[in-house]
Amino acid sequence: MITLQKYATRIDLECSDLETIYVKDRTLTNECIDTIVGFALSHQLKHLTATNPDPSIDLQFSLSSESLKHGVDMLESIQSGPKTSNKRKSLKDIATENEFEKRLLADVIPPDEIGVTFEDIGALKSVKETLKELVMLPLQRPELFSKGQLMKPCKGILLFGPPGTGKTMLAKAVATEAGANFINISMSSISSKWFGEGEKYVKAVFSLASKIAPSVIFVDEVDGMLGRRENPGEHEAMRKMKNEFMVNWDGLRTKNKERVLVLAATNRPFDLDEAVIRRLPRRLMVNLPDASNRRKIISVILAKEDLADDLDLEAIANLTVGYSGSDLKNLCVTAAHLPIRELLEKEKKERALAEVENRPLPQSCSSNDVRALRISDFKHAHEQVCASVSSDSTNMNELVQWNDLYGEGGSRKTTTLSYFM
Ligand SMILES: Nc1ncnc2c1ncn2[C@@H]1O[C@H](COP(=O)(O)OP(=O)(O)OP(=O)(O)O)[C@@H](O)[C@H]1O
Repeated sequence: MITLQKYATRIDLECSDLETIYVKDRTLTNECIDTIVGFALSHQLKHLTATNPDPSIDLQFSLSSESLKHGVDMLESIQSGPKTSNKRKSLKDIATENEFEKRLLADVIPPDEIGVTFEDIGALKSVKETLKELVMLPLQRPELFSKGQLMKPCKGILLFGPPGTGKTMLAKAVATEAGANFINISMSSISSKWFGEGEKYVKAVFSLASKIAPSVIFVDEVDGMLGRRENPGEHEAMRKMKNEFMVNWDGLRTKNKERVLVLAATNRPFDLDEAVIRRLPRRLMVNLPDASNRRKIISVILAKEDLADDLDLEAIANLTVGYSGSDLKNLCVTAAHLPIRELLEKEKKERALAEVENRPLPQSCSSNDVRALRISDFKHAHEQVCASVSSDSTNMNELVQWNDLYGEGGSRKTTTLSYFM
């Protein structure tokens, strides 16, 4: 409860109120308290402005128990998610006559099978926080956004940045944590599995997503699918597919209750059609990590590995300037091979010696015999795995410029409000 004191300097908050309201045996992290107080404040402000036509007159108020209770309810509804709100249908229960939906259904990943949570993603703190704030509540409590025309949940978020920085992981974590089904679509899957049927496929993606809501439609390499319309030589079928996508996407905005979110990712946001950019009002840059963030990512990647006591993660972080999360993963995998290779070589030598000396062959080693990872393994791996993106490449410069224009805080950003578009 002591952490609540930080608010006491800014607002007159009765800490004891919260203690009596909140279920005591639950852990109250700083994040939970922020959520409670945030919702309580907006609840109270709404009440205050309703009763006081000029809110600038008196903004000195203490948070009422009622507002705090509202904050706690909101936190609990976010934490309990769809279990207490609308129950998610099991994918097996989805009845569909549509041949395309049936084919698609096989590729849908239910939230409990996605296997990625925000905890699995190192660093990217602010992107994770923004995503939580933007996505969780609208997907889980759409009824709160159904009143009036202004409060519509955000229906499109763009994750952009260099390759291998965790965009796909973030999209999966969003779906997992919001208890949403995950539908992954990309131009490559359309070309290989749905060739010539793009338009019908897109239509089925949206109709199925609505049936199995809450759902996240993840459009990987969105520039390939929804790139600039004026592309010379663009195939007629491609143009029709894009139009179908836009029409169905717009349909989501009018049917807010269906809890469908389009999450798009690209390394080339500057190739996107303006109409697509407009439909993605929140655009989050997922950049290459700096040294301290590389350390965080390495620590997540190595969380379940056997490490030497003196292994210095900071030293690895300093060794890997310009590495993406994916490069760091490759480095760690390569490093983890070295103790196994070492063991196999030792085994081979012992067997050869036993044969020469006409002794019975020694038993094969087990995983228990594999030694812990040392800094030398990472130094060796570093010689084999290098950064896949150059931080001063043209693409990187273009990404930074695009972020300045269209990203969060950019001069051509279409909205500043968090949940809404
Ligand atoms: N922040 C991170 N924390 C932990 N692992 C990461 C992180 N970023 C990337 N990785 C590792 O890199 C792999 C590739 O990441 P991911 O596919 O999410 O990147 P991406 O940005 O979508 O790449 P691309 O633009 O090439 O599609 C992940 O499976 C994971 O192993």
